[in-house]
Order: sequence, then C-alpha cells, then structure tokens
Amino acid sequence: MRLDYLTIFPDYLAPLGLSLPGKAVESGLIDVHVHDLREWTHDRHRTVDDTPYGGGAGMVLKPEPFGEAFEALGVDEHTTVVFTTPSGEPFTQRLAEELATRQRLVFACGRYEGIDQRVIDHAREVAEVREVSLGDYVLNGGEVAALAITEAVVRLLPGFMGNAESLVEESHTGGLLEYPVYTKPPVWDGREVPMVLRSGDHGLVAAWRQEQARRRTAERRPDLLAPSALDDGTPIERAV
Ligand SMILES: CC(C)N1CCN(Cc2ccc(Cn3ccc4ccc(-c5n[nH]c(N)c5C#N)cc43)cc2)CC1
Repeated sequence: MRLDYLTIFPDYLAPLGLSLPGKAVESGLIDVHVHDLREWTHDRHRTVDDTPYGGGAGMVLKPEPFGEAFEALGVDEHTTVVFTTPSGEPFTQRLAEELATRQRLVFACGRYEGIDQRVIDHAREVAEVREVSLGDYVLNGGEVAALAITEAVVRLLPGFMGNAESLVEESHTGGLLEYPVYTKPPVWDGREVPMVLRSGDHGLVAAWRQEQARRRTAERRPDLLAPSALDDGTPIERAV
C-alpha cells in the first residue's frame, strides 16, 4: 500500500517513521510519502490560504496547490483520497477495514477553517473520496487524524502485525470492549492477578474474560449492548 500525505506541517507527520508504521515501511509493506503543500505554490510567500468568501473568521486553504499536488501525485481511479475533517463520516473499525483493502491512500490534511470545497468536488471526479472525522471534538488540523487513521489501517494489512493472533482475537470480541489484561509479577502493589488467569483452565479463562468484557461494556459503553448495535440484520419474525 502506498500512502501519501499532503500537509502544510510535514513535521507533524514525522511519527510515521516510528513504531508500527515505521516497521511496515522497513518491511516494504507500505510506501510512505509526506509532501509539503507549499511545494505546489509559486509566489514569493508560498501562499496556501486566503480569506473565506462570504466573510467569517479565519482562513481557508486555497484550491490551486491541492489541484496541482493531485496532478503531480497521479491521483486517479486507483486512489482513495481521505480528507480528514470535523464534518466527515465517523472513523470506525469498519471503515479502517475498508480502507485497508485499498492499494493507495492520499491523505489531504487541512488547517485553519478547512480546504476550499472545490478541492473535494474535483477529487470526487478523479478518485474515490472519503471525508472522515476522528470524533466529535475539535482539532486544529487534519494531521493527527491522518496519523490515527494510518495506524488503524496499517495494522490490519496482512503480514504486518507481528502477532496476527491478536488481530484474530480482536475480531472475535463480539462488539464488546476489551477485557482487563495482566502480566508478571503475580503480585504488585499488594494487588494479585485474578487466580482464574493463573489456573491453566482455558475454558474458565475464556468465560472470565467474556464476563469482564460484558461488564466493562455495560459500565462504559451501554450503547454497544443496545439491541440495534447487536443486530446482525436478521429480520425479526413479528407476530401477526
Ligand atoms: C466559525 C465557526 C462557525 N466555525 C464552525 C465550524 N468549525 C469547524 C472547524 C473546526 C476546526 C477546524 C480546524 N481544522 C482544519 C482542518 C481540519 C481537519 C480536521 C479537523 C478535526 N477536528 N476534529 C476532528 N475529529 C477532526 C478530524 N478528522 C479539524 C480541522 C476547522 C473547522 C470552525 C468554526
């Protein structure tokens, strides 16, 4: 998978060379290219933004640099352009799984009040476009979201996670939150690891973990337990 990032703050994406994505780069599983949007400006001040038509606070990122960048990067029908934006569709594990099937992602990271709408409209004519939000809180730009989405996607690529078993286990959580995990020492801070986890009885361990996951989900995310959330789409036979 090739990943390109368009940003006016390329240093913000330096973490892409570290931890999980770094290993994927070294192994050749992903090919990462961070681009400074100012590369596609031509004035002395390397201008990327201007005041919003219709008035209002702040600045808007100009369309021309993005248009020239898409052209230079060969954005085409084989590319998925991800615009991170507060007004995007919520980023979910399901969307991560979908993006992990793509051969090429180009992240367009906005700043200020956002990117001129015509950039998105143009991109939709030449590539697949997803406008994605990390969540219902306000960031100052799209780079953090691009990093988070990248990590969630790259870890799903076949052959990436050192312990593929953990990916398989994750997919079997049945939509519940993760159970508590423990490691050595058996006692720390006067706190003992639950004996069931040291019993060697895999059946008991599995049951305990399922119960812990359900209890944690009920406490923190009751919405995940709501009937619609657990609905697999099977039509309910209604009494006539
Ligand atoms: C004046 C008044 C009526 N406006 C009303 C609407 N507000 C919306 C607004 C707010 C902040 C920003 C800053 N910003 C620039 C590019 C950019 C990309 C992603 C995100 C972002 N924030 N939160 C997420 N989950 C994101 C993601 N993914 C934020 C970004 C851009 C836009 C702006 C203020």
